[in-house]
Amino acid sequence: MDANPSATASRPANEVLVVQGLTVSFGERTVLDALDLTLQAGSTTALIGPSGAGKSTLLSAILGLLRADAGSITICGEAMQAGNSAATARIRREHIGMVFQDGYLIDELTPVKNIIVPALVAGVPAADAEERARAILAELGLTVQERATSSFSGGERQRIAIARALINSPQLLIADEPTGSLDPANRDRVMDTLVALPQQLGCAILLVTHDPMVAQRAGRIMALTDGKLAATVHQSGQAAGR
Ligand SMILES: Nc1ncnc2c1ncn2[C@@H]1O[C@H](COP(=O)(O)OP(=O)(O)OP(=O)(O)O)[C@@H](O)[C@H]1O
Repeated sequence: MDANPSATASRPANEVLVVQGLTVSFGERTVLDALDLTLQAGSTTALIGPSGAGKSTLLSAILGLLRADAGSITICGEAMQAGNSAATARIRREHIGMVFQDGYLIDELTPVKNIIVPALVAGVPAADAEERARAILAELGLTVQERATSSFSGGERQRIAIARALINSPQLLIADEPTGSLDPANRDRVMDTLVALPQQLGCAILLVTHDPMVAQRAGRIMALTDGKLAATVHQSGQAAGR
């Protein structure tokens, strides 16, 4: 017998997201056209493209919120099926963290109470979740007092939103215009925090942005046009790679 059991392993351990042949059409219009994308652990990828190119459509498909016409999405070795099934919800909960433009924090709660919400949903005891929330805030360099989240600055709030996205230790962090509502100083601070995470935590980041300054901070930039992704070239002249 020369069969090597390890050769049957289903995926390279460092592949967090594998999108293959993803096709999504709305009526006559094919928005995603046999699109491929692979994200490795420890990487940051910026997704750019003109308005209407299909960036949100791609994120929705990755999150299992939209049924594709063809293709497959695999997250940490698990097939993501669109729909409201318990399996889809579990994959999302266990593997994915989301950061949105406006944070979607609950103003009246303290940062720690905001951050622990996804952990409580996942069944983590409140005391354990709070301890972890404080540890993440410390890792992100944010000292927070026990006051309402509404009293924090935009940049601080966005870092609180990042902490909330990290509470369940996701392997895939999706950030949809995370700096869209921030001034340049806060934008840079939030990006400092985000781009450090793949090295600190081993996760992969997929970052959707219209801001070239933000995209430049990623290890690679993928442009979505005509339903396909293509690597663009960093200002330094280095190819961003696939
Ligand atoms: N449910 C839907 N039904 C019909 N058309 C849709 C639907 N969802 C999206 N579209 C269309 O698909 C195209 C891609 O939309 P999408 O929101 O993915 O673009 P985007 O790149 O995220 O744009 P933006 O940068 O403006 O957010 C657009 O033309 C949009 O109108």
